[in-house]
Amino acid sequence: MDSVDLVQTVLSTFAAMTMANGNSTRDNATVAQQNTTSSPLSHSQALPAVASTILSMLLSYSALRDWAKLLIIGSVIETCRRVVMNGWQTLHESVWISASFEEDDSSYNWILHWFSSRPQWRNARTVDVSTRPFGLIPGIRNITEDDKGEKPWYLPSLSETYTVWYKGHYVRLTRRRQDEGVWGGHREILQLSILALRRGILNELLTDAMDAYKTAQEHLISIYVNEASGGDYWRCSTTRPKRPLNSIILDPGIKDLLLNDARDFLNSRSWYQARGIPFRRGYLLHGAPGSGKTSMIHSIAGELDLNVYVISLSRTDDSSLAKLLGDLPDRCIILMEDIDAAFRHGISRNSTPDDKTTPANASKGNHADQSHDDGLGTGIRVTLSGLLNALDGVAAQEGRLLFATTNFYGALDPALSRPGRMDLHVEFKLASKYQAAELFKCFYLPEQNDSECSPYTDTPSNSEIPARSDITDDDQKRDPPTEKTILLSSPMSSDDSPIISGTTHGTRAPKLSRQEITQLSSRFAEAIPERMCSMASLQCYLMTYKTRPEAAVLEAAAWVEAERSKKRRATGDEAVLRKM
Ligand SMILES: Nc1ncnc2c1ncn2[C@@H]1O[C@H](COP(=O)(O)OP(=O)(O)OP(=O)(O)O)[C@@H](O)[C@H]1O
Repeated sequence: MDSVDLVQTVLSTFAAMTMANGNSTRDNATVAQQNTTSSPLSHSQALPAVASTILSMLLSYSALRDWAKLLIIGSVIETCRRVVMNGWQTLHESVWISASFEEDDSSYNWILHWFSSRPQWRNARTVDVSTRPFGLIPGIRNITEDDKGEKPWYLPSLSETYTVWYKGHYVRLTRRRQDEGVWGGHREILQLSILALRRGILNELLTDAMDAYKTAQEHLISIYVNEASGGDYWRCSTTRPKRPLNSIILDPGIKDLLLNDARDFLNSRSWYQARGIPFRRGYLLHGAPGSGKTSMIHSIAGELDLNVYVISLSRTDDSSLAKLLGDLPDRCIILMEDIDAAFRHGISRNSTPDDKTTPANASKGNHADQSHDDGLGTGIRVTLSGLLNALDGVAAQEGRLLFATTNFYGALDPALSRPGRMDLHVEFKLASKYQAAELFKCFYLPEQNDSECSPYTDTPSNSEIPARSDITDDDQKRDPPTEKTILLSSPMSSDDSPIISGTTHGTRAPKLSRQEITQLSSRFAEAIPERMCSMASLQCYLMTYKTRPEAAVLEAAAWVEAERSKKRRATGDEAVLRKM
């Protein structure tokens, strides 16, 4: 059939259909009669006839016949493909158990840490190398046991799928990077697949991984920081050894007050719930720089087995802050350092007494500064109200301990420091004589379980503590700088840029008994005026005498004098600045 025939056939068929339709509008009886005689097609017969005509016409057109065949074959193939895919998917799901772990979640660390202990990983031939700190994950394998400088770490490569065995099951692990859409960031994901019929194997693996991680972390705390790139989330920036509480030296009672309060709070969830009080507690540690506020917080974290989440307000804004605080784990410490600086334009640690940054002046300017609570000029996008809402809004996590530190107590907005937000305010003062003596002992007494490396013995020495004039000679005899001498700055020299020879850790110190050290510590405390210098500066001073306790005592008075004149000079400079 050529195309002309085809057109004619279509036209005649169309005419027949039109006739059939037109007839239906006439009077039924007449039409029925007429139709019986004049048209071979009744209305009901016309349509199938037309359809079959069209169909036979189409099928007689060879190209269309081929298309129809292709269509049918394609549909069959696609249907088969889908059936096979669904079958494969079902089979896959019934034999593979899959789980993924996001970088900002603790479980990511558990799995990476667990994976690092697999023997198959040790022989992996494709790895990524990084010097970035991975918290506890450095267990992932370092190439050197040496503790010096930057360490390169091996990590599972982003382009590789690793296979390991776990309890007789084949396990695949892939570390991949997921783009965070229009914001341009990315986030790492660990994809774990276990070949197993029993679903419980995933629970077992997770429990093992978590336990192994926690055991490894027993003597460590993890420090998390908020990340702004690729969405706001917490990233484990480092892990560090727990700081023993006895290495923090405060006046009697302060450590116990803080630790007992925090411990009591953590054990009182039901008490809070029964009374409808939000299960949150805030601590404000204020006082002199270098008096041990941050160290105390880390130490409490270690004692209570809590991780520390450090909020950097410059890296977030109101809505992200609320999300970050909502994302916190159930039990943790949130740390906001120098909280006064966050909401005050131009505040700095080096401010002069004339600006609003000193305690006295800051309190005066407190309300005026509210206009700066948008952080203008400080790079901080969090507003004071945003912070307050995030701290105790509905989305805020329960069970957390908030620690805020400030050097300028008076500069804080009362709304921020009011009970309910900061329940316990503790002042950290400059060093007392008691603290000076204890710090001295802490420096020179032998460590409890470290008799081998300890430079001292507890066995009573026959030698009396040398008289003041004898100490220098004796000291020099006992304490020759046996290893390389390093240069440390010290206020002891007479010129303006003092330099003193210190000694390295490797140097052996003189053997003094506990009693001798105690006596030296009393003499040291006598030389240090009450509340004149910070514990940090005392620590810095003693560091230059780490193996020379007698010299530290002897030269303390001169050091104090040098510190005084430094302060006087600083005050003089400030006075000059004020006049300008
Ligand atoms: N009370 C203390 N006991 C033991 N060490 C202390 C004490 N105070 C300060 N130090 C030592 O001084 C250094 C600084 O301490 P830390 O950072 O805790 O002080 P801070 O009060 O938080 O200071 P800032 O207010 O400037 O942040 C640390 O190395 C710490 O070991």
